[in-house]
This record gives sequence, structure tokens and C-alpha cells, in this order.
Amino acid sequence: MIEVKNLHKSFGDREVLKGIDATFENGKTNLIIGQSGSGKTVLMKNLVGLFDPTEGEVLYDGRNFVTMSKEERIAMRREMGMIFQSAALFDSLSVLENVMFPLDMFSKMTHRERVKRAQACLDRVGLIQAQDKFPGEISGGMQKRVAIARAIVLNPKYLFCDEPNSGLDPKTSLVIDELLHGITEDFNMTTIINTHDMNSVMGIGDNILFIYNGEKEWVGDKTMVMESTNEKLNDLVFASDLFKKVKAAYVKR
Ligand SMILES: Nc1ncnc2c1ncn2[C@@H]1O[C@H](COP(=O)(O)OP(=O)(O)OP(=O)(O)O)[C@@H](O)[C@H]1O
Repeated sequence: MIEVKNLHKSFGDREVLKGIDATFENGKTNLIIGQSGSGKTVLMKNLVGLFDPTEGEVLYDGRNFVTMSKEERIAMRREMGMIFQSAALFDSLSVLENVMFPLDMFSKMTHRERVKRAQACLDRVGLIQAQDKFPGEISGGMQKRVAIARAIVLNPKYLFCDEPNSGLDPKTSLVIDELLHGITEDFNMTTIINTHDMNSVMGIGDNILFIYNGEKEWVGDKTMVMESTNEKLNDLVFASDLFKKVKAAYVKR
């Protein structure tokens, strides 16, 4: 579980995060949603230590990340997996070598053990047959799955995904969502996903934090989204005509 308490982040005299309180639970896909510029990425960067908060606490299962020493933070980072908007694979390494990379860097496993572990992760994302291919030879959706395999290879407790579906078609996005949801449950990870994808909200929104202009506006799950009367939330989630009709039909039931 990750808890955020009274988190503030300013750049100069501009306050971007204005006292966020949130709880991200393990075994759940925790989504952060909000308009462009609302502060989602800044929040995630504060969680993983790419930014230091101006004020507030970030607790990883009770351990305050903000006040940790540099050494403790480095150790904590080993417990975190990250997936960025672009899959950020190494073009010159094969799919298997990409997934093995964190093990090569951080584990004391033998070569044979590293290959086995990386292959198990590739198997989990359904890509064992692509292990010898290079990133340039596989689709964007497959690249994302390789990035997921690489993110879980060190068996992290916490998984961070910034816009995992960006650039993917809706059907492939569903595959990625289901995969993230599945591995979160399988490994009881605390997964946090920044997303603009309203299909993800409705599909895998176990716990949703809606940020509006740097403040916590609403918290709930995918069922509560359907029932919510929060206008700002409805404006964001049901922005398209199609989603407006879905909501209207749901409310009429
Ligand atoms: N390093 C920085 N220095 C100054 N301002 C920053 C910095 N990083 C982000 N900001 C500002 O913080 C605000 C929130 O940005 P953030 O990237 O968190 O938005 P977001 O909700 O993730 O948006 P999007 O959905 O478009 O990615 C923006 O106004 C941005 O300009």
C-alpha cells in the first residue's frame, strides 16, 4: 500500500499539487485521472522520487520515502517497476535481452537463472515466441507488453505506469489493461496508472483518484463513476457523446 499525505509540490511560486491525500492499495489497479495539466505526472514523479515534494509524506507500507536517506531510496527503487509512455526499449537488444536487462544490472542470478526468469515474464505477457526479435520488428502493443515483462522481472511490490495505452488502438489497449490488472492481482502489487483512457476507467478502475487543478476532487471505483453526480468528474469521464448516452441510459435504469 502507498499512502500520500498532504502532498504539496510547487515550482517557483506556482503550486501544482495542493495538499493531496490518497491511498493506493495492493492487489488493485489504482488509477489517477484528470484533465491535461492537472498534476497527474507531477504526482507520480513525487511518488517515485523524480521530484521531491515541497511538503507532505509518501509512505510505502508505512516507510516514509520523503525522509529516507539516499541509500534507502536506492533500495526502495528496487521494489518499484516503471512503465513509461513510450515503451522505452533498447533497440539494439533483443526482446529477451531487454527483459533480462534489470536482472543483469541488479540481480546476482546466474545467466541461466536470468534467462529462465525473463522467459517466465515473457510467457506471462504472452510473448515467449517473440523473445529473439528486436523492438523494431514488433508492434507497439507488443512493445508495451515487453515493457510490462521488463517492469515485473525483479518482482516489484509497486508498479507505476504513465499512460500505458498512449498510441495504442482501443482493442490493444484492452489487452494491456487486462494484463496490468491480471499481474496486479497475481503478484498482489500496488499498481498506479496515470490515464486519459476512459475505457480503462470503466474496465480496470478498482480505485480511482480524480485530480482537478492540483487537488483531490473525487475518489471511488468504476461502479461509483457511473453513479456519481460530481459534475467535474462527469465532464471528464463522459465527455464524448457516446459516453454521455451510456451514462444517461445507466441513470435511467
Ligand atoms: N519541471 C517542471 N517545472 C515547472 N512546471 C512543471 C514541471 N513539470 C510539470 N510542471 C507543470 O505542472 C503542471 C501539471 O503537469 P503534469 O504533467 O503533472 O500534468 P498532467 O495532469 O500529467 O497532464 P497530461 O495529462 O497532459 O500529461 C503543468 O502546468 C506543468 O506545466
